[in-house]
Amino acid sequence: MAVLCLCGPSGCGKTTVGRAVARGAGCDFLDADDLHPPANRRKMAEGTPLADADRAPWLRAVRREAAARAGAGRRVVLACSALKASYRRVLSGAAGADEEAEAEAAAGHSAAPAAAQSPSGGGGGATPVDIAFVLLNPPRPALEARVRAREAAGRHFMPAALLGSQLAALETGGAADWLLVIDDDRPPEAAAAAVLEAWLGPIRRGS
Ligand SMILES: Nc1ncnc2c1ncn2[C@@H]1O[C@H](COP(=O)(O)OP(=O)(O)O)[C@@H](O)[C@H]1O
Ligand SMILES: O=C(O)[C@H](O)[C@@H](O)[C@H](O)[C@H](O)COP(=O)(O)O
Repeated sequence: MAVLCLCGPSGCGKTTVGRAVARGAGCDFLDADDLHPPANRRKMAEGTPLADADRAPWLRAVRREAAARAGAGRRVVLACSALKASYRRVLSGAAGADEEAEAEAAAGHSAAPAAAQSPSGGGGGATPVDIAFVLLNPPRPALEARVRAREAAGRHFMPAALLGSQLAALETGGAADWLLVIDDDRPPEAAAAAVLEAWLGPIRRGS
């Protein structure tokens, strides 16, 4: 898979583990948080969870960026919450154009201008992406401690109070949905090693 997406709720370690995996793989790291439009960031900072309609154009932009890099022959580690199965379908390009256009319309955007603004192109239809998903889903007390510490240190725009809504939105699906699920509280280096092995171990061993 060209793109490995680390998914999960706020504080699960997408950025920390993702950076370490990208270092180990010697590849790009893309943080979907960097592609949130200012309105989404404002909304979260004010303590309001994003709705599907807020996330739709953002997910499309994330997919276009990942697809552009993969299309240029680069491997990418992507950190993106992608809490619902439908969001993961958008990222993989499996969501139909109709489903996307509907979500765009609900968000008050049209698919065409959103695509035209993108340096990576892409239209109302989806560019398929060669992508695998990993779920980081540590126990809630660990998540709470991490997001509270991050908030207290003023290091992030996402308030700890939104964790409940993140967990409510999370669709963990079944084993077939994931290359790997890590649902314990192991240290980031151990998580990164397991992810790297699941992603590139077989390729590196030629198996
Ligand atoms: N596996 C882990 N064990 C302990 N702390 C972690 C772990 N992963 C991340 N952290 C810490 O938790 C906080 C949130 O991690 P971060 O990577 O920003 O999560 P996310 O990107 O999923 O919101 C950071 O302060 C980070 O240092
Ligand atoms: O879909 C969403 O609600 C957001 O993408 C959210 O899941 C994400 O967590 C925030 O952007 C905060 O960033 P962190 O995930 O880094 O806490």
